[in-house]
Amino acid sequence: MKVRFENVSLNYDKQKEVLHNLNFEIPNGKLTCLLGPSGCGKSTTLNLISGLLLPSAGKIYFDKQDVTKKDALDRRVGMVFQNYALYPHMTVLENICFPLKMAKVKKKDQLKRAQELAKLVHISNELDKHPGELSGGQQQRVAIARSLAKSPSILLLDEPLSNLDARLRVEMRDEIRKIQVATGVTTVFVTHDQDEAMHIADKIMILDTGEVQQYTTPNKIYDRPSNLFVAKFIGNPEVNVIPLADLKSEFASFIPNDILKNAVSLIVRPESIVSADSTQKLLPVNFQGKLLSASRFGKETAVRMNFQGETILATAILQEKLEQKSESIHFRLKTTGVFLSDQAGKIIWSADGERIVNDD
Ligand SMILES: Nc1ncnc2c1ncn2[C@@H]1O[C@H](COP(=O)(O)OP(=O)(O)OP(=O)(O)O)[C@@H](O)[C@H]1O
Repeated sequence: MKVRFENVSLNYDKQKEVLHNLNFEIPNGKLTCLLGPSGCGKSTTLNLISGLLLPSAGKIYFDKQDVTKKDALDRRVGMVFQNYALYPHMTVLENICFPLKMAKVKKKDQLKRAQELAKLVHISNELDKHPGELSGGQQQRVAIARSLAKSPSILLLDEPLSNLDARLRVEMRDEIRKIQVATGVTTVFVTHDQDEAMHIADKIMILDTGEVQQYTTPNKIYDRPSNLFVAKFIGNPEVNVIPLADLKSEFASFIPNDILKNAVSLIVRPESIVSADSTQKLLPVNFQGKLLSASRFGKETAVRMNFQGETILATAILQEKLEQKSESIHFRLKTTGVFLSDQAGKIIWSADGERIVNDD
């Protein structure tokens, strides 16, 4: 089932609008992540899809059907929340069967469907237990099975992994992806964790202050962020942002003048700064910085240097260059992960030569 928002806005109390004129389409059968900082409007958007909230303006479509005024029950969505929301006095089997029981499905068919789903989410051995006897990850599996019981048109997950420890998060993240692929159910997954979104999503919608900042595949978001907010939000460690004013002449030989005259900041991913004699594909400019510190973390060395009065971070400068104990570091930039932004923060040039896109 495709979901389409057409000029959708929402204000909770008729004063403060928290979502502003959203227009987007969520593709059928794919997993889409809504990603952004706390308070950006992720859960509000999800609740508009579910029908728990109705928009203040605009229309919402499921395929061609206008569902704007339909309530949550009519929309046939499955929901999974951060806190699992299982019924503690019911067994796992009873929890999974509950939506089917409410829909007056025959007992025999309820059991058959619950067993199928328990197998899908790997919880078949726990059917007689109560939620309190299960780990967080197991409880979330039960919640997913229950949400799938009535074959929902869309599955909505609101920060489903937030209560799990780091290891289990990764395991359950991969599990959710497998379940989504196996069922083919259109899924919308809310998270504030960029790593989670990058690993699990077919498409990521980045929201900030109630507006879509970029909406495309994880790789495009990383390789070609559309603005400074997205460039800073995605990627760890964060991009370096360097004022361009004193560097323009160095870039003049290979960047068109009409772009350069509007460019204000040079944005560089830490892994795109390499030693000057690197044999990788590089931009035709040489730079020099003053070494501030270098710390090794396993396979990576974090080099901090002063460049143009800014402290910048580089993670791909070879360790042996640093052992020369020289204060100055000669470096160059790769042709990936380097961008220019204008006064408004819009990215207007990408070193990989590809056009900056806002959508597929
Ligand atoms: N019931 C409500 N009444 C009034 N304002 C609300 C209500 N729920 C959310 N808001 C406001 O709407 C904005 C968006 O909230 P929302 O919960 O959608 O953000 P979020 O991105 O999901 O955040 P988080 O990651 O912290 O859950 C915030 O400014 C929030 O304070």
